[in-house]
Amino acid sequence: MAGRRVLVFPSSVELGPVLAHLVTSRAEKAIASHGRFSLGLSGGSLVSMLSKELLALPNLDCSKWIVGFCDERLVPFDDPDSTYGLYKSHLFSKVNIPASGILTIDSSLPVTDCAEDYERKLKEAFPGDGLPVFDLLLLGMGPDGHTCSLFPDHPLLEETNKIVAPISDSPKPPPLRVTMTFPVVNSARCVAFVSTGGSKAPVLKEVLEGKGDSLFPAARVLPTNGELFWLVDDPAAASLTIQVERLSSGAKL
Ligand SMILES: O=C(O)[C@H](O)[C@@H](O)[C@H](O)[C@H](O)COP(=O)(O)O
Repeated sequence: MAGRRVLVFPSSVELGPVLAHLVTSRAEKAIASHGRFSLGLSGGSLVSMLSKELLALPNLDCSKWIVGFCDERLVPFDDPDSTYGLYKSHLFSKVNIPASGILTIDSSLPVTDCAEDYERKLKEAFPGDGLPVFDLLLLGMGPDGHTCSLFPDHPLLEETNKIVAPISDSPKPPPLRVTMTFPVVNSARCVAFVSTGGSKAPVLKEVLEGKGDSLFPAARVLPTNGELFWLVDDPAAASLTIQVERLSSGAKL
């Protein structure tokens, strides 16, 4: 791993512009090196924060972006629970990501078929023998320490064969979902967690300061060769005793 950086902002107001800068700087770097930028998205509060910050940028050009989902809820796209549906209305409808560059699940399929179909789409989008290597994955963390749809104590934490796995017993509704597995997550060139609010403070301390073998899925995100950022606000970081970087909105990553 290229090293973990824990970045603490006074609030999400200062964090947001730095998240947008991380996205555009990694996009610029990826396009210069291999002609396109692959971005994996997560749901939760990230949807509105990321959309707002990206749309505030002058001259945002997403014509060479390819976007996938770190996990997705198996519901129709017009269901308020659909992560794709939310991004469509908040972001995709307002920027120039080519339609062919947005990798979505087929929500009409049963969950196992849906995961296989999505895995096939990822393999097609990332040709070659190895795992898909995303330029940037944006992740959230639940108060139970889950990330993607990888939940504490769930057998999927040990999945090493599949790129995308089905889950039909998600402890957080809706129960049917598909999720990237750890091997894909940890192959990314850069992974950034965004976690804000005081409800995250206890689990954030466990995840960042816990000793080895943590049971928390978010603690298992350790990109093999990539960068790892934690972008958090003061309330989420309130219990941390490790050394952190205190930043404000003008920071460049
Ligand atoms: O599919 C889901 O249920 C959500 O996407 C979920 O996994 C979310 O990413 C985390 O709970 C963090 O959410 P917040 O950043 O909103 O706290």
